[in-house]
Amino acid sequence: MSKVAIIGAGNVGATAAYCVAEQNVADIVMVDVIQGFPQSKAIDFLHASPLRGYRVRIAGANEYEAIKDAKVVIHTAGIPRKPGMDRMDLLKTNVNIAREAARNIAKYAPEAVVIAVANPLDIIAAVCLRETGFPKERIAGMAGVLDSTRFRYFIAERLNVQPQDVQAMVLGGHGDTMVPLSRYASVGGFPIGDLLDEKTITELSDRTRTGGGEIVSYLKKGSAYYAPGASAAKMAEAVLKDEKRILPASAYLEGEYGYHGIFLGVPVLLGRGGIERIYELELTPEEKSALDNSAKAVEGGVELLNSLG
Ligand SMILES: NC(=O)C1=CN([C@@H]2O[C@H](COP(=O)(O)OP(=O)(O)OC[C@H]3O[C@@H](n4cnc5c(N)ncnc54)[C@H](O)[C@@H]3O)[C@@H](O)[C@H]2O)C=CC1
Ligand SMILES: O=C([O-])CC(=O)C(=O)O
Repeated sequence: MSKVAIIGAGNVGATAAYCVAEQNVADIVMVDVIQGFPQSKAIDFLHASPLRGYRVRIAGANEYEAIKDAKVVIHTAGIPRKPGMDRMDLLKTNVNIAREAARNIAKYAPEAVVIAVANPLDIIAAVCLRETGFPKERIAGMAGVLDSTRFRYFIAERLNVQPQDVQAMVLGGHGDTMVPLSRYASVGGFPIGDLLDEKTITELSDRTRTGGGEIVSYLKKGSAYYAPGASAAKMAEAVLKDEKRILPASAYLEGEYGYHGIFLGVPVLLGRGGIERIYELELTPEEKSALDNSAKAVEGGVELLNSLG
Protein backbone atom coordinates (compact mmCIF):
# COMPACT_ATOMS: atom_id res chain seq x y z
CA MET A 1 0.00 0.00 0.00
CA SER A 2 1.16 3.58 -0.67
CA LYS A 3 2.18 5.80 2.20
CA VAL A 4 1.10 9.31 3.06
CA ALA A 5 3.27 11.28 5.46
CA ILE A 6 1.81 14.19 7.38
CA ILE A 7 4.23 16.67 8.90
CA GLY A 8 2.61 18.26 11.94
CA ALA A 9 0.03 16.23 13.86
CA GLY A 10 -1.81 19.29 15.17
CA ASN A 11 -5.34 20.28 14.30
CA VAL A 12 -4.99 20.36 10.50
CA GLY A 13 -2.54 17.46 10.30
CA ALA A 14 -4.62 15.15 12.48
CA THR A 15 -7.83 16.02 10.64
CA ALA A 16 -6.13 15.36 7.31
CA ALA A 17 -4.88 12.02 8.65
CA TYR A 18 -8.38 11.01 9.73
CA CYS A 19 -9.80 11.91 6.31
CA VAL A 20 -6.99 10.07 4.48
CA ALA A 21 -7.61 7.00 6.68
CA GLU A 22 -11.26 6.98 5.63
CA GLN A 23 -10.19 6.87 1.97
CA ASN A 24 -8.64 3.46 2.73
CA VAL A 25 -5.97 3.83 0.04
CA ALA A 26 -2.74 4.53 1.90
CA ASP A 27 -0.90 3.89 5.13
CA ILE A 28 -0.33 7.02 7.17
CA VAL A 29 2.51 8.35 9.27
CA MET A 30 2.29 11.58 11.23
CA VAL A 31 5.48 13.35 12.32
CA ASP A 32 5.52 16.03 15.01
CA VAL A 33 8.16 17.56 17.27
CA ILE A 34 6.10 17.01 20.43
CA GLN A 35 7.13 13.73 22.05
CA GLY A 36 4.26 11.24 22.21
CA PHE A 37 1.78 13.55 20.49
CA PRO A 38 1.64 12.00 17.00
CA GLN A 39 1.79 8.52 18.55
CA SER A 40 -1.28 9.32 20.66
CA LYS A 41 -3.20 10.49 17.59
CA ALA A 42 -2.25 7.35 15.65
CA ILE A 43 -3.45 4.99 18.37
CA ASP A 44 -6.66 6.97 18.83
CA PHE A 45 -7.40 6.77 15.07
CA LEU A 46 -6.70 3.03 15.07
CA HIS A 47 -9.18 2.55 17.91
CA ALA A 48 -11.84 4.09 15.68
CA SER A 49 -11.14 1.74 12.76
CA PRO A 50 -13.76 -0.91 13.67
CA LEU A 51 -16.34 1.90 13.68
CA ARG A 52 -15.13 3.79 10.63
CA GLY A 53 -14.16 0.79 8.51
CA TYR A 54 -10.63 1.65 7.44
CA ARG A 55 -7.86 -0.95 7.26
CA VAL A 56 -4.68 1.05 6.85
CA ARG A 57 -1.61 1.28 9.02
CA ILE A 58 -1.39 4.50 11.02
CA ALA A 59 1.70 5.52 12.96
CA GLY A 60 3.10 8.54 14.76
CA ALA A 61 6.76 9.48 15.05
CA ASN A 62 9.08 12.24 16.22
CA GLU A 63 11.78 11.50 13.66
CA TYR A 64 11.63 12.46 10.00
CA GLU A 65 13.04 9.08 9.03
CA ALA A 66 9.52 7.72 9.50
CA ILE A 67 8.35 9.44 6.29
CA LYS A 68 10.65 7.19 4.25
CA ASP A 69 9.35 6.50 0.73
CA ALA A 70 6.05 8.32 1.20
CA LYS A 71 4.21 8.95 -2.10
CA VAL A 72 2.53 12.06 -0.74
CA VAL A 73 3.71 14.40 2.01
CA ILE A 74 1.26 16.87 3.51
CA HIS A 75 3.16 19.68 5.24
CA THR A 76 1.02 21.23 7.99
CA ALA A 77 3.69 21.96 10.62
CA GLY A 78 3.61 25.57 11.72
CA ILE A 79 1.88 27.98 14.01
CA PRO A 80 -1.68 29.11 13.26
CA ARG A 81 -2.76 32.74 13.52
CA LYS A 82 -4.74 34.34 16.33
CA PRO A 83 -7.27 37.20 16.15
CA GLY A 84 -5.74 40.41 14.79
CA MET A 85 -3.08 38.55 12.82
CA ASP A 86 -2.65 38.24 9.08
CA ARG A 87 -1.42 34.96 7.59
CA MET A 88 1.78 36.79 6.50
CA ASP A 89 2.55 37.43 10.21
CA LEU A 90 3.34 33.70 10.47
CA LEU A 91 5.99 33.86 7.77
CA LYS A 92 9.22 33.96 9.76
CA THR A 93 8.38 31.15 12.20
CA ASN A 94 6.76 28.87 9.65
CA VAL A 95 9.47 29.35 7.01
CA ASN A 96 12.07 27.99 9.44
CA ILE A 97 9.89 24.96 10.20
CA ALA A 98 9.20 24.41 6.49
CA ARG A 99 12.89 24.60 5.58
CA GLU A 100 13.73 21.82 8.01
CA ALA A 101 10.76 19.72 6.89
CA ALA A 102 11.51 20.19 3.19
CA ARG A 103 15.14 19.13 3.57
CA ASN A 104 13.96 15.96 5.26
CA ILE A 105 11.33 15.34 2.61
CA ALA A 106 14.06 15.53 -0.03
CA LYS A 107 16.20 13.14 2.00
CA TYR A 108 13.64 10.51 2.94
CA ALA A 109 10.84 10.81 0.37
CA PRO A 110 12.58 11.99 -2.81
CA GLU A 111 9.78 10.83 -5.11
CA ALA A 112 6.92 12.38 -3.12
CA VAL A 113 4.33 14.88 -4.24
CA VAL A 114 4.28 17.58 -1.55
CA ILE A 115 1.04 19.23 -0.54
CA ALA A 116 1.94 22.42 1.31
CA VAL A 117 -0.62 23.60 3.87
CA ALA A 118 1.11 25.73 6.53
CA ASN A 119 0.65 29.51 6.20
CA PRO A 120 1.38 31.86 4.57
CA LEU A 121 0.53 29.15 2.07
CA ASP A 122 1.90 30.51 -1.19
CA ILE A 123 5.20 31.36 0.52
CA ILE A 124 5.51 28.02 2.31
CA ALA A 125 4.95 26.29 -1.04
CA ALA A 126 7.87 28.34 -2.43
CA VAL A 127 10.05 27.21 0.49
CA CYS A 128 9.10 23.59 -0.23
CA LEU A 129 10.10 24.03 -3.87
CA ARG A 130 13.43 25.74 -3.09
CA GLU A 131 14.50 23.43 -0.27
CA THR A 132 13.48 20.09 -1.78
CA GLY A 133 14.78 20.90 -5.25
CA PHE A 134 11.83 18.89 -6.59
CA PRO A 135 10.39 19.66 -10.01
CA LYS A 136 7.65 22.28 -9.71
CA GLU A 137 4.96 19.74 -10.63
CA ARG A 138 5.55 17.93 -7.37
CA ILE A 139 4.79 20.88 -5.10
CA ALA A 140 1.11 21.85 -4.78
CA GLY A 141 -0.29 24.31 -2.28
CA MET A 142 -3.62 23.63 -0.60
CA ALA A 143 -5.75 26.76 -0.51
CA GLY A 144 -8.03 26.86 -3.54
CA VAL A 145 -9.80 23.63 -2.61
CA LEU A 146 -10.60 25.09 0.81
CA ASP A 147 -11.53 28.56 -0.40
CA SER A 148 -13.70 27.06 -3.15
CA THR A 149 -15.39 24.65 -0.79
CA ARG A 150 -16.30 27.59 1.44
CA PHE A 151 -17.69 29.49 -1.55
CA ARG A 152 -19.63 26.37 -2.63
CA TYR A 153 -21.07 25.95 0.84
CA PHE A 154 -22.17 29.59 1.11
CA ILE A 155 -23.92 29.38 -2.27
CA ALA A 156 -25.59 26.08 -1.35
CA GLU A 157 -26.74 27.44 2.00
CA ARG A 158 -28.29 30.50 0.36
CA LEU A 159 -30.09 28.45 -2.29
CA ASN A 160 -30.94 25.57 0.07
CA VAL A 161 -29.41 22.99 -2.29
CA GLN A 162 -26.97 20.11 -1.94
CA PRO A 163 -23.46 21.60 -1.52
CA GLN A 164 -21.99 18.89 -3.78
CA ASP A 165 -24.12 20.20 -6.66
CA VAL A 166 -22.41 23.60 -6.46
CA GLN A 167 -19.25 24.12 -8.51
CA ALA A 168 -17.05 27.14 -7.90
CA MET A 169 -13.45 28.16 -8.24
CA VAL A 170 -11.44 30.58 -6.11
CA LEU A 171 -8.11 31.68 -7.57
CA GLY A 172 -5.21 33.83 -6.36
CA GLY A 173 -3.16 33.89 -3.19
CA HIS A 174 -4.47 32.45 0.06
CA GLY A 175 -5.23 35.75 1.74
CA ASP A 176 -8.00 38.32 1.81
CA THR A 177 -7.12 39.28 -1.79
CA MET A 178 -8.17 35.84 -3.13
CA VAL A 179 -10.44 35.92 -6.16
CA PRO A 180 -13.76 34.02 -6.03
CA LEU A 181 -14.64 33.60 -9.71
CA SER A 182 -18.41 33.91 -9.54
CA ARG A 183 -18.68 33.95 -13.34
CA TYR A 184 -17.53 30.33 -13.36
CA ALA A 185 -19.74 29.24 -10.43
CA SER A 186 -22.72 27.02 -11.16
CA VAL A 187 -25.41 24.99 -9.46
CA GLY A 188 -26.48 21.78 -11.17
CA GLY A 189 -25.11 23.28 -14.38
CA PHE A 190 -26.89 26.67 -14.06
CA PRO A 191 -24.67 29.75 -13.77
CA ILE A 192 -25.24 31.24 -10.31
CA GLY A 193 -26.00 34.57 -12.00
CA ASP A 194 -29.29 32.96 -13.12
CA LEU A 195 -30.20 32.09 -9.54
CA LEU A 196 -28.76 34.85 -7.34
CA ASP A 197 -28.66 38.63 -7.73
CA GLU A 198 -25.42 40.59 -7.99
CA LYS A 199 -25.62 41.93 -4.43
CA THR A 200 -25.98 38.43 -2.97
CA ILE A 201 -23.11 37.08 -5.08
CA THR A 202 -20.87 39.91 -3.85
CA GLU A 203 -21.87 39.21 -0.26
CA LEU A 204 -21.05 35.48 -0.61
CA SER A 205 -17.74 36.25 -2.36
CA ASP A 206 -16.77 38.63 0.44
CA ARG A 207 -17.62 36.05 3.09
CA THR A 208 -15.47 33.52 1.22
CA ARG A 209 -12.49 35.89 1.20
CA THR A 210 -12.68 36.33 4.94
CA GLY A 211 -13.89 32.78 5.73
CA GLY A 212 -10.68 31.80 7.53
CA GLY A 213 -10.63 35.03 9.53
CA GLU A 214 -14.26 34.55 10.59
CA ILE A 215 -13.30 31.25 12.23
CA VAL A 216 -10.17 32.74 13.84
CA SER A 217 -12.28 35.47 15.42
CA TYR A 218 -14.62 32.89 16.99
CA LEU A 219 -11.99 30.30 17.92
CA LYS A 220 -9.49 32.87 19.26
CA LYS A 221 -6.66 30.37 19.98
CA GLY A 222 -6.10 29.11 16.44
CA SER A 223 -7.66 28.71 13.04
CA ALA A 224 -9.92 26.41 11.05
CA TYR A 225 -9.02 22.76 10.67
CA TYR A 226 -11.90 20.47 9.72
CA ALA A 227 -12.43 21.88 6.22
CA PRO A 228 -8.67 22.48 5.75
CA GLY A 229 -7.85 18.90 6.77
CA ALA A 230 -10.54 17.52 4.47
CA SER A 231 -9.25 19.72 1.62
CA ALA A 232 -5.66 18.49 1.97
CA ALA A 233 -6.91 14.89 2.08
CA LYS A 234 -8.93 15.45 -1.10
CA MET A 235 -5.77 16.58 -2.89
CA ALA A 236 -3.82 13.59 -1.54
CA GLU A 237 -6.54 11.27 -2.82
CA ALA A 238 -6.34 12.80 -6.31
CA VAL A 239 -2.62 12.03 -6.37
CA LEU A 240 -2.77 8.57 -4.80
CA LYS A 241 -5.58 7.40 -7.08
CA ASP A 242 -4.28 9.30 -10.11
CA GLU A 243 -7.74 10.82 -10.38
CA LYS A 244 -6.92 13.64 -12.81
CA ARG A 245 -9.13 16.03 -10.84
CA ILE A 246 -9.45 19.62 -11.97
CA LEU A 247 -9.05 21.62 -8.79
CA PRO A 248 -7.69 25.01 -7.82
CA ALA A 249 -4.25 24.74 -6.21
CA SER A 250 -1.30 26.96 -5.58
CA ALA A 251 1.12 26.19 -8.42
CA TYR A 252 4.51 27.60 -9.37
CA LEU A 253 3.93 29.92 -12.31
CA GLU A 254 6.45 30.58 -15.03
CA GLY A 255 4.54 32.90 -17.29
CA GLU A 256 1.02 31.49 -16.89
CA TYR A 257 -1.48 34.33 -16.39
CA GLY A 258 1.49 36.67 -16.89
CA TYR A 259 3.20 35.87 -13.55
CA HIS A 260 6.74 34.61 -13.06
CA GLY A 261 8.37 32.85 -10.14
CA ILE A 262 5.53 32.82 -7.63
CA PHE A 263 3.04 30.27 -6.34
CA LEU A 264 -0.53 31.36 -6.98
CA GLY A 265 -3.90 29.61 -6.89
CA VAL A 266 -4.92 28.53 -10.41
CA PRO A 267 -6.95 25.65 -11.84
CA VAL A 268 -4.78 22.55 -12.23
CA LEU A 269 -5.03 18.91 -13.21
CA LEU A 270 -4.04 16.84 -10.20
CA GLY A 271 -2.88 13.26 -10.66
CA ARG A 272 -0.09 10.87 -9.78
CA GLY A 273 2.55 13.27 -11.11
CA GLY A 274 1.24 16.11 -8.96
CA ILE A 275 0.29 19.22 -10.93
CA GLU A 276 0.11 17.64 -14.38
CA ARG A 277 -1.32 20.70 -16.10
CA ILE A 278 -2.17 24.33 -15.39
CA TYR A 279 -5.30 25.71 -17.06
CA GLU A 280 -5.32 29.30 -18.21
CA LEU A 281 -8.85 30.66 -18.05
CA GLU A 282 -10.00 33.67 -20.04
CA LEU A 283 -10.46 36.43 -17.47
CA THR A 284 -12.37 39.68 -17.77
CA PRO A 285 -10.33 42.87 -17.15
CA GLU A 286 -11.90 43.11 -13.67
CA GLU A 287 -11.01 39.52 -12.81
CA LYS A 288 -7.46 39.94 -14.12
CA SER A 289 -6.98 43.12 -12.13
CA ALA A 290 -8.21 41.32 -8.95
CA LEU A 291 -5.77 38.49 -9.68
CA ASP A 292 -2.95 41.04 -10.24
CA ASN A 293 -3.72 42.52 -6.83
CA SER A 294 -3.57 39.07 -5.24
CA ALA A 295 -0.31 38.22 -7.03
CA LYS A 296 1.15 41.48 -5.72
CA ALA A 297 0.40 40.40 -2.14
CA VAL A 298 2.18 37.09 -2.76
CA GLU A 299 5.14 38.89 -4.35
CA GLY A 300 5.40 41.00 -1.18
CA GLY A 301 5.65 37.76 0.82
CA VAL A 302 8.35 36.40 -1.50
CA GLU A 303 10.35 39.62 -0.97
CA LEU A 304 10.07 39.09 2.78
CA LEU A 305 11.17 35.48 2.32
CA ASN A 306 14.19 36.56 0.27
CA SER A 307 15.12 39.12 2.91
CA LEU A 308 15.40 36.33 5.50
CA GLY A 309 18.35 34.97 3.58
N1 LIG B 1 -3.53 26.43 3.60
C1 LIG B 1 -4.64 26.56 4.28
O1 LIG B 1 -5.71 26.73 3.70
C2 LIG B 1 -4.63 26.45 5.77
C3 LIG B 1 -3.45 26.55 6.46
N2 LIG B 1 -3.44 26.44 7.83
C4 LIG B 1 -2.14 26.53 8.48
O2 LIG B 1 -1.71 25.22 8.87
C5 LIG B 1 -0.78 25.34 9.95
C6 LIG B 1 -1.14 24.35 11.05
O3 LIG B 1 -2.34 24.74 11.67
P1 LIG B 1 -2.93 23.89 12.90
O4 LIG B 1 -2.83 22.46 12.60
O5 LIG B 1 -4.23 24.48 13.26
O6 LIG B 1 -1.85 24.24 14.06
P2 LIG B 1 -1.49 23.36 15.33
O7 LIG B 1 -0.73 24.25 16.25
O8 LIG B 1 -2.69 22.66 15.82
O9 LIG B 1 -0.49 22.24 14.74
C7 LIG B 1 0.78 22.51 14.24
C8 LIG B 1 1.67 21.36 14.64
O10 LIG B 1 2.96 21.52 14.02
C9 LIG B 1 3.89 20.96 14.91
N3 LIG B 1 5.26 21.36 14.58
C10 LIG B 1 5.88 22.52 14.83
N4 LIG B 1 7.13 22.49 14.37
C11 LIG B 1 7.33 21.28 13.80
C12 LIG B 1 8.41 20.65 13.14
N5 LIG B 1 9.59 21.28 12.98
N6 LIG B 1 8.24 19.39 12.68
C13 LIG B 1 7.08 18.75 12.85
N7 LIG B 1 6.00 19.30 13.47
C14 LIG B 1 6.13 20.54 13.94
C15 LIG B 1 3.42 21.44 16.28
O11 LIG B 1 3.99 20.67 17.34
C16 LIG B 1 1.91 21.27 16.15
O12 LIG B 1 1.49 20.00 16.64
C17 LIG B 1 -0.79 26.79 10.36
O13 LIG B 1 0.32 27.46 9.79
C18 LIG B 1 -2.09 27.32 9.74
O14 LIG B 1 -2.05 28.70 9.51
C19 LIG B 1 -4.57 26.22 8.55
C20 LIG B 1 -5.78 26.12 7.90
C21 LIG B 1 -5.91 26.26 6.47
O1 LIG C 1 -7.39 31.59 8.53
C1 LIG C 1 -6.32 31.00 8.76
O2 LIG C 1 -5.31 31.54 9.25
C2 LIG C 1 -6.24 29.55 8.41
C3 LIG C 1 -6.54 29.45 6.97
O3 LIG C 1 -5.70 29.67 6.13
C4 LIG C 1 -7.95 29.28 6.59
O4 LIG C 1 -8.75 28.79 7.40
O5 LIG C 1 -8.27 29.68 5.47
